[in-house]
Amino acid sequence: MPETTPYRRVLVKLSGEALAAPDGYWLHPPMLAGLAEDIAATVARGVQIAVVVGGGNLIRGARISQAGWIDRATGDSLGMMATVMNSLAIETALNAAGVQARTMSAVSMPTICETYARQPALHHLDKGQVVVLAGGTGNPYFTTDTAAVLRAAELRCDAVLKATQVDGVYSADPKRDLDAVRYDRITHDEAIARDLKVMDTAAFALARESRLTIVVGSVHAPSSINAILTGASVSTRVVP
Ligand SMILES: Nc1ncnc2c1ncn2[C@@H]1O[C@H](COP(=O)(O)OP(=O)(O)O)[C@@H](O)[C@H]1O
Ligand SMILES: O=c1ccn([C@@H]2O[C@H](COP(=O)(O)OP(=O)(O)O)[C@@H](O)[C@H]2O)c(=O)[nH]1
Repeated sequence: MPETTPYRRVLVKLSGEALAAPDGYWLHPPMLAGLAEDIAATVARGVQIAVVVGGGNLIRGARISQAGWIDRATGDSLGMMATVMNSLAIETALNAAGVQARTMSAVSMPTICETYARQPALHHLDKGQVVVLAGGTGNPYFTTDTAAVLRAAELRCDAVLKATQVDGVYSADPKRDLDAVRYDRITHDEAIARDLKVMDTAAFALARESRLTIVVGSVHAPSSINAILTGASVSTRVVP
């Protein structure tokens, strides 16, 4: 594996589903430990890491509100709280892997974790601590993909790494279209114009405005975060 990465500070976006066990239980400790060791190895190479994790292994507001018994904004509040649960699990696994981590939530929960603020977050990152950003944007009707791009822009990250189920951005959803082809590189404009669904349009649009690179790669390969950032694993770079 190449030893270097062009990135100095990266925001890693993990989906909630990446933490789930094969039997559907919300957490799979071996998966958590593997991700934590992967992030710890990346930090050991001098890369500053912020993490945004989703809540899709527990609750997605849009989905539960479809049933009619709960409104969308309340469902989204539950979803944001789910991201706090996942964040505390990641923080715990990172600390066990020997890297100092702290959760900062956009939804204020002062007895549980720090509340997100930009300057303290930058300070933690500069000290080499991993900052786990919980609670999404703190607002309903958004996703953690958008939260990831927002935080990456304000924390001056060099890139967002979306570690997901597929190894890049394809011409169509590769799970549905076997003829879909993977791009090595694509622009934000092209991703939006072709309506490529690997991230929501709000996230791509904010990345375009902030001129922020998004790297999409698979979370399933061993040491996937390190491998994607060093170029040892395939990925797609979404660039200005
Ligand atoms: N053009 C595309 N390229 C790659 N993946 C796509 C594309 N269109 C849809 N997808 C789907 O998007 C999924 C990733 O988005 P999402 O489910 O929101 O990720 P996550 O849960 O990791 O945040 C992939 O698993 C893939 O099936
Ligand atoms: O800024 C945000 C981020 C997330 N959410 C809620 O939290 C859920 C979990 O996040 P997401 O769906 O992005 O998780 P992932 O698919 O990445 O696991 C979302 O469905 C929303 O209900 C929200 O309301 N605002």
